[in-house]
Amino acid sequence: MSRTRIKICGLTRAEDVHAAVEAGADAIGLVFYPPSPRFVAFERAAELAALVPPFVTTVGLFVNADAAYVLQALAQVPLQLLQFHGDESEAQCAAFGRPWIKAARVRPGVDLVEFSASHPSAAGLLLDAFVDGYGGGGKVFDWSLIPERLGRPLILSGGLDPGNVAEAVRRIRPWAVDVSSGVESGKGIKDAARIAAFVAGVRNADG
Ligand SMILES: O=C(O)c1ccccc1NCC(=O)[C@H](O)[C@H](O)COP(=O)(O)O
Repeated sequence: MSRTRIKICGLTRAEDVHAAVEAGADAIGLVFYPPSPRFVAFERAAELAALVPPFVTTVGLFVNADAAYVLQALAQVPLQLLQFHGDESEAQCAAFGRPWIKAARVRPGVDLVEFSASHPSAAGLLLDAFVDGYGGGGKVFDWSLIPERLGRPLILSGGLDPGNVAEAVRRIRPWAVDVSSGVESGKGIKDAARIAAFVAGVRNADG
């Protein structure tokens, strides 16, 4: 069994990038969605991305952004992966010639098999809880809604934290887990001890 990859999302400060990297995160997420308390402007994002060492992936998160805005981010920030967290179509996500993942906002009644089929070139599907404001809501969804087979890497998110991530990994065996508010001490302010505890929880479940 391969080890579960870990993404820490919504970083806004240099010390939080260092904490995520030192704890062993595989990816960090930068939020390019202005209404979010975790939003980072391109200049700040470029400063944070410059702190990320080789073999740790820098992910840019967008919500229903104009193509011009995404292109501007790509021109100014070294992003290796795009995360589309809104209502973007396959064509909109695939327009940039970069690897991308698509977030599905899960609630009862959602057809995740159909959702997966409608985004065929996504590198992975990120399953998050349906919340007002699109994401980063710290809410766990009903994991029994996850189909047996989605046909592509599954990134589990939504309300994960150091206390529940081991159980999540044992039950779902996702390709990766993604966390934001569960490792924060305040909106957009990460807590190094919580990041380390989260990573330890994943590794504990990996066995
Ligand atoms: O972080 C935000 O504020 C945000 C805003 C709009 C869309 C997505 C957003 N964040 C997504 C994430 O940080 C994660 O991919 C995921 O939703 C997990 O969040 P959390 O439940 O807080 O761990």
